Amino acid sequence: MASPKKKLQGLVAATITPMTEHGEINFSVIGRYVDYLVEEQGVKSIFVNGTTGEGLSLSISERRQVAEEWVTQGRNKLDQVVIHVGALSLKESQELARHAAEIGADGIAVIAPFFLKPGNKDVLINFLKEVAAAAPALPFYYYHIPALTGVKIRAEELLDRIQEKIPTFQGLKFSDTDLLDFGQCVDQNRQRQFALLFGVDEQLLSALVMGATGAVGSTYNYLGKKTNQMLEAFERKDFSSALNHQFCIQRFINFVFKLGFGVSQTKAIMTLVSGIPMGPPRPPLQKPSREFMAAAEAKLKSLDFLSSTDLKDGSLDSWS
Ligand SMILES: CC(=O)N[C@@H]([C@@H](O)[C@H](O)[C@H](O)CO)[C@@H](O)CC(=O)C(=O)O
Repeated sequence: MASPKKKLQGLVAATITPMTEHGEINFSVIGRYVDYLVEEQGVKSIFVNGTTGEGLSLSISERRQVAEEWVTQGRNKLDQVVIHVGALSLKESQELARHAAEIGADGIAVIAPFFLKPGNKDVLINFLKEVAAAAPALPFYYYHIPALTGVKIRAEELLDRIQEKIPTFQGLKFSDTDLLDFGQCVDQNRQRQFALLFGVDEQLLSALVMGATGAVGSTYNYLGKKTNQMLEAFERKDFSSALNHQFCIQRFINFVFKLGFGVSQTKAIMTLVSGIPMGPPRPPLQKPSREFMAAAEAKLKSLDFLSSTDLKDGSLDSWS
């Protein structure tokens, strides 16, 4: 049984996997990245090797090394390091789960297998249960992201008496816009024993109203400070300020959505804002264009998410 330790809450950055220009993992910047998250963005928990971390584009050996580096660099600095260990192969997923336990991660998360898919909730739960059993001392989170996995089983169905089947089950990362489904997860969780983490950054305020206990997302890498201001306003019931913060975040996300936004763009924006080189994405993803970068940079500046003095080696001048 997982120790009933600290609950995963607040903002959790879905970390990027930094790469060199040759597409190898750039472990050398992870220590600096941890400091940046904690000191500049006020974000103290991370979700490693997920969508933003290109976890499913990495080899198993790379995933193990990345997980290890984050745990090592985050020691005594981060509150929680959760490792995504989902894979198409149950055996690989179990191997990664065991490894996460060995290196001292704080939790594991798993997405639904997305090629040969589970046909119903019981089949999905059985798969998750087998992975969770490989790390019986680690809190387990289900990573619900139906738009990417194509597995449309509703999260609220899955939650129903799940701890009877997966004793280490500790919560959900809900990356979907279906607030009816999310609301029903909260409604079923009246004892508040689970962490219900929302994963659509541009809609977080609505999910907070609905009862989200925290959030996992890509934009907390570089908009963590702003989003924390929204959380603080929400906590003190200053809904008007909270809404202003959310609208400001939406203005940026809506702007980049129109230009085409995904993991590649996240890597580039983070490079720009933090000054830490995140490198290119792994194929088939492609580096965003110079035009995208110029437009994103101007927007970040106009919304006060970036000042000219912030631009270090992330500057557009070094963009090729
Ligand atoms: C589809 C996707 O990548 N969603 C992001 C969001 O943070 C997303 O980038 C943001 O809401 C902007 O749309 C996260 O839910 C993904 C995530 O947390 C992860 O990388 O594991």
